[in-house]
Amino acid sequence: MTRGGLRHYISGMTDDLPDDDLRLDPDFAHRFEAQQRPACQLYLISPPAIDAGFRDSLARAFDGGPVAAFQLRLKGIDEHRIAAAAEPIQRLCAEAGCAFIVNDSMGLAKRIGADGVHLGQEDGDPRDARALLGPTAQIGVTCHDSRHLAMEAGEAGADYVAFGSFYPTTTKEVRHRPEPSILGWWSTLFELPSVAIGGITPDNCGPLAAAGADFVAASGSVWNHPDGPDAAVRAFVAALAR
Ligand SMILES: Cc1ncc(COP(=O)(O)OP(=O)(O)O)c(N)n1
Ligand SMILES: Cc1nc(C(=O)O)sc1CCOP(=O)(O)O
Ligand SMILES: [Mg+2]
Repeated sequence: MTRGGLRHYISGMTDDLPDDDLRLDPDFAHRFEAQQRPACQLYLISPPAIDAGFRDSLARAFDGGPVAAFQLRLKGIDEHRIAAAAEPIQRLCAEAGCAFIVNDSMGLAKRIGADGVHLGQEDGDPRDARALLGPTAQIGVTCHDSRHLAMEAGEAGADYVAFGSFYPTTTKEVRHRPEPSILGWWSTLFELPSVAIGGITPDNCGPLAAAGADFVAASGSVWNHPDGPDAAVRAFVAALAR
């Protein structure tokens, strides 16, 4: 994918796909995907709370290398305050060619003109998000460790499915621990991109990319990196290129 976001990634991938029968043949799909699927890329998740200096931290992260998408994930904060905080961050993402995704709220995504929204299982129906945000919006859905939820999300028109938490994380209380093989299963059968999330670092992202993740999402390992977010992004980009 270029740095244009998840939507570009999807259309770039699907242009030359064969017909549905061939797509469902796992052997063929596996060989096809091996040739066609772009390398795994980085999806940044904000810290759960930010201050006025966060825009500079994000700019520093972008200095480290290409970032496909950025999710504004602020928890327990009033939407008016999130909207106000979002503006400079959103502009920076646009300048960097990075998709700007709002967590949890399709209404907020609409209000501020975000590139898309990430919906958990309790955050609303992807069909409603599509109706509200339109055909170009990038809609992601949390699927935990569930093949069933992922197929439902695909049916509902999601642009990506997210599996996690692959590793222990202190960013969020998590109850699900998928095996990396779910990423391979998904990528073999479906063209829709997958995002792997949860405790992912430059040191442990390799097996998830190798298993078939199209994106790895990371928060703590980037914002808490001892050498700064640019060093973290640089290390992710190097690890994902291997
Ligand atoms: C890319 C991505 N994947 C999963 C999540 C988790 O969403 P959700 O289950 O709604 O939990 P919260 O993030 O809202 O606490 C995500 N945000 N992004
Ligand atoms: C927001 C989120 N969702 C998860 C899931 O499993 O759905 S894990 C997670 C936390 C991601 O942050 P970190 O990279 O610091 O672990
Ligand atoms: Mg949510």
